[in-house]
Amino acid sequence: MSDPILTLKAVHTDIAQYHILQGVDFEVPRGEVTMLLGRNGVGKTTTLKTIMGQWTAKSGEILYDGQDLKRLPVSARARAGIGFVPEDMGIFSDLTVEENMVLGATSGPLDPQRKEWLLAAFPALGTFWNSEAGNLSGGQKQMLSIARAMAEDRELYLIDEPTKGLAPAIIATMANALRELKAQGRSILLVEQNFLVAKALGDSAVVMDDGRVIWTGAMAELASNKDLQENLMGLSMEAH
Ligand SMILES: Nc1ncnc2c1ncn2[C@@H]1O[C@H](COP(=O)(O)OP(=O)(O)OP(=O)(O)O)[C@@H](O)[C@H]1O
Repeated sequence: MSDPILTLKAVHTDIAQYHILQGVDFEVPRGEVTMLLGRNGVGKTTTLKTIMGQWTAKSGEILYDGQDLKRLPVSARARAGIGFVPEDMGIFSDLTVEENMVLGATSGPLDPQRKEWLLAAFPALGTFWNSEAGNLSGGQKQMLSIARAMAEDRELYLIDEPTKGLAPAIIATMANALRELKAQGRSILLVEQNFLVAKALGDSAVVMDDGRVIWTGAMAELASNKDLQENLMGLSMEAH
């Protein structure tokens, strides 16, 4: 694979006394959508948080665009061009939708063209632009969380289960926005349990089990092979 945007080599992370990531290796090809898959509790969220520096890797390498991310403090990792959408969304309930969005644009005011694109992708955010984010529905908060990570153009987006608990129409809106990001040449590492979304968006897949990567390959190969899905994840993906 030539010139990946992100490379993890033998990454180990402890949480308290637990050895959670036990040598994680994979690459995220530039301009593609890479699905990070696996059963509950295998270390997907911990992997994203380790890349962002919210957990500290105790050994291994995390190379972003050729530079060693482990040398950068957490705030600098975002400024280096990585957008992160955490599973818990990280919305500020007392701030308005606009104020939350402005916080996502770390290098200055929200670019008007960017705002126009985001409001076209997520129209509900325009409707509630001046409302407190705490009043949004669960699905709207998820849209805000994603839109905030996109408030600025980033090279790489790490997104943790964006469609969890969402109604089908909102899932389609979310999937379209991610497809547009990819069309703009951006790279995405996506944790996603929804089979249809994973199949529709993923170029490649990385499957984890017990703190390690147990399979990497084309998403289409995994999506078409139920035996492989059962071997890797214990269930075929339709059953998730
Ligand atoms: N703050 C924490 N303290 C202790 N253990 C934790 C903490 N966060 C995660 N873990 C443990 O680390 C392991 C990996 O968790 P992680 O959230 O990375 O899994 P996951 O693959 O993202 O799971 P899911 O699909 O359920 O979100 C789990 O066993 C979890 O219990």
